[in-house]
Amino acid sequence: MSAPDFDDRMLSLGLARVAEQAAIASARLVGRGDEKAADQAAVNAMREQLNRLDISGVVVIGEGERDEAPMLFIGEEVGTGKGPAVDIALDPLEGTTLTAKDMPNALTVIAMGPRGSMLHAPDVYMDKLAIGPGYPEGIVDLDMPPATRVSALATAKGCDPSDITVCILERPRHEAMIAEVRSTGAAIRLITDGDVAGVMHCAEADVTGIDMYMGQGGAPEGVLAAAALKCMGGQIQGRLLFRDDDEKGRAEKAGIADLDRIYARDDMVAGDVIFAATGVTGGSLLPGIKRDVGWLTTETLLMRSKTGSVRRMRYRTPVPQG
Ligand SMILES: O=P(O)(O)OC[C@H]1O[C@](O)(COP(=O)(O)O)[C@@H](O)[C@@H]1O
Ligand SMILES: [Mn+2]
Repeated sequence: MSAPDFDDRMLSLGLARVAEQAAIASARLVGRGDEKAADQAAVNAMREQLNRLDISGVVVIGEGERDEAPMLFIGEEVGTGKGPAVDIALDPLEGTTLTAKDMPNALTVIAMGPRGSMLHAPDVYMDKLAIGPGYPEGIVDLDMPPATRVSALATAKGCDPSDITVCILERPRHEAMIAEVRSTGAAIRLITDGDVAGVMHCAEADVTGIDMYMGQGGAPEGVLAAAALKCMGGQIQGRLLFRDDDEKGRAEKAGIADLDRIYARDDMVAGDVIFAATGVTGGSLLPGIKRDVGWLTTETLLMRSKTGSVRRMRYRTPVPQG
């Protein structure tokens, strides 16, 4: 008997539970100053839940290479093995530092698609540029200087550059970019971590106030953000960045031939995917985990690119014992 097809509708609720349980597991570690413990709790929970799903899953975006990551490493097989062949991209806790410090926008994130649907990005940096839905394809481009990106978006939006807000990770490597964007009159929302949320913010500009995301962050987070925008609408471009030969070697091992290529959203996520993210700390897209005596409440964003459907699921459960 051949393996069943990727039934995104049926699998999506299972995926939401995976994101939900990872958040529940990290709940007691929010604001406790221990990033590693928070991350480990989310990893363990995500793996346990994934292994309950009737899928033949392979982790293509995960916690790192097998020798460095004990669990959910790239290439690890997950699921019962009884279902469709799927690729999984995950970041069990996107914003470990945000969680440890109880700062906004920490999420548990996971995406799933048929085998071969997602770019096998190595764990290197990626230069990213994203905007929300409703603009013609390619109106902004990674090859444009930052100021030109702002003016191009302002023209397309029919506003002044000073009406644009750009989200950027606050890092010394972005100082020149920040200065150039400021020179256009645009506002910048600086974030300390969490660029998956940063990119997703562009897709709900009316709620978040962010029109564009740019800058260098993790390549795995770039693919996850592309999966989110494939569901929400919006454009993202990414180019892998290599600091040394070891990183280039990792890309070659992952099957990447052209190291300078600019990937558009659908180059990173070629097939239809489902995407789930649960809020760990409160943010502009999702509320964080709420603790009540004996109870926890989470909210999960669950999306399918095939239909463009977006669900927000509230889950209330007794605090797990032990
Ligand atoms: O901190 P760096 O090295 O600039 O890396 C940026 C990356 O780290 C993060 O801020 C946090 O990621 P993790 O919490 O998963 O480690 C990402 O959102 C971002 O892509
Ligand atoms: Mn991350």
